Amino acid sequence: MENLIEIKGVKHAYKTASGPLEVLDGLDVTVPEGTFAAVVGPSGCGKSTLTRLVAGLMAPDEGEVWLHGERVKGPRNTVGMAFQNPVLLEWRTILDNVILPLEIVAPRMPRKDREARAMELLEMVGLVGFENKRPSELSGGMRQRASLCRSLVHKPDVLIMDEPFGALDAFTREDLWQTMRDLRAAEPFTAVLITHDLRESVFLGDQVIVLSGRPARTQFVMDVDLPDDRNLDVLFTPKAADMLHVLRDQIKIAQGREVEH
Ligand SMILES: Nc1ncnc2c1ncn2[C@@H]1O[C@H](COP(=O)(O)OP(=O)(O)OP(=O)(O)O)[C@@H](O)[C@H]1O
Repeated sequence: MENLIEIKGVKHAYKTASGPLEVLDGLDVTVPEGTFAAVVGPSGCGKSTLTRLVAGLMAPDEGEVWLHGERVKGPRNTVGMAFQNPVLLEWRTILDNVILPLEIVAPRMPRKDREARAMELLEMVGLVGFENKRPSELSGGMRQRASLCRSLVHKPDVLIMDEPFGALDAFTREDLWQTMRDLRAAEPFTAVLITHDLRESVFLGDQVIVLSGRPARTQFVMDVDLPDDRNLDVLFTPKAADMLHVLRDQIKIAQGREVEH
């Protein structure tokens, strides 16, 4: 399997009024094509910075970021992004919000084909019947579903998500995990998910990458050896409990806290 994302020896510091703030110091991440990488780590360690590097929104001071065998040198439209706050445009309907990336990436695509593509995704996430509503008429969970459709409508090589489910209540979040699983099954894509939720990382990830405290390096990588078509019950199995335990200990280590057993 080809590596779709390769981050090698990345170091980065932000310039601040009080001097450089070292954020990344030895980041190594490999994401094979078609797989899902969940990234966890202490608050403020540099997880969002990692997403900006992959999206080409900034360049690292040192090290390399590769996407599909090409060195990342700037933003590219083969990357889809989703954030905690969906930022849908209120003056557009849900359908027109989802279509938006196609207007930029495929300006010559006929309107009916754009609509058909958007409706295909809206159907997968259970939003048929809401396509003519405005974003404010939808619940937070529905808006995030629409946002995921918008991120995937132009079939990006990679979907980068920065805590997309963070603002949702626990039940809605679990529904969205299953939606994400079903979207991947229907239309495989490569994904990087930043999350604070270890259960989410195990449910969705093929690998979970634990970053150390700032400046962050890759501290630990776990291969999630659970079935691809996993359902929520899998989180209650001894195997998943063991994985969550290991990850919890790794987070404590990253935070510089003691691991008690
Ligand atoms: N443009 C910037 N200029 C200066 N400092 C920045 C900039 N962006 C982020 N930082 C700082 O860099 C550090 C890492 O930020 P980043 O957002 O990557 O962390 P994070 O792990 O995503 O945080 P959280 O878990 O709280 O969402 C933080 O201390 C943040 O304040």
